[in-house]
Amino acid sequence: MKLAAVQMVSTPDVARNLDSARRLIAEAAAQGAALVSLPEYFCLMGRADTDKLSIAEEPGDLHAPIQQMLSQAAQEHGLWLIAGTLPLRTPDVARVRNACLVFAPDGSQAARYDKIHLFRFNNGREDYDEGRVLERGDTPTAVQAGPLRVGLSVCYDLRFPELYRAMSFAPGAAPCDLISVPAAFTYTTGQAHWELLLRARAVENQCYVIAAAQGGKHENGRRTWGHSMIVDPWGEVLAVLPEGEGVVVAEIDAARLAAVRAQLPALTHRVLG
Ligand SMILES: O=C(O)CCC(=O)C(=O)O
Repeated sequence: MKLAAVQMVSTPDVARNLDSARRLIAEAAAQGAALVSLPEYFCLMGRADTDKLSIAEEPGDLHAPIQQMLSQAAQEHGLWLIAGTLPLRTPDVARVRNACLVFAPDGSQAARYDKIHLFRFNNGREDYDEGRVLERGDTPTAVQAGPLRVGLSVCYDLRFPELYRAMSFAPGAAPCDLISVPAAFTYTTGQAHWELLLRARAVENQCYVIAAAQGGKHENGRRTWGHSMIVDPWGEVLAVLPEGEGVVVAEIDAARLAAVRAQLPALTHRVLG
């Protein structure tokens, strides 16, 4: 099964971003991808944090412009679509959920995961605090996408290994075959930690990782790290795109996954959780 991670340099213009996403999904489909991931905030990298509030959609509204585009694209190309993130309304009008929706090849919504860990960073030059406009989610979520069990996470979640353990080892759960990490990592923190963390999550969970990122200079002055990548269960980077818009594609090999887990059965050696 082929996977594709879409890299974008999203703008404050939602319509323009939706056009780019549509085009890049089509490009991934043309390369044979059966599962495609968009990056975090694919639909908007606004000028102010509060821009997210004005474009937030009602959960489950397939006629709202962003969700409609996603559902149609999944259906048109007959693929699984991990839709990066989009802002969804909550009862608190001053905040939104940063939600990752998954669409099935028939265009239906198959899963929703709301980002649990909200990013905060201040090194004296850059200042981020997602808690200003986001309400955090509270439910680790995995979805069955065809033959793959896919664990859902978003950006800063990548720094919290217990989230991935919860997806795979909660009562009744099964180990994920693939972990998805749509992101908009900052240039500064991405340069230092992005690849290291993605490969660590792949190795410790013995699964594939797909990480679709924002990558470039945005109109709000923010610079994102990019380096969208697909990593295999041995921690090897199969495909990477350093910067700019585009698509990275790699094949998931079920035999490779089984071989890594059989040769080094670390997942069955857990003692503490
Ligand atoms: O964890 C990081 O370094 C970056 C996280 C981030 O940019 C985000 O969660 O939006």
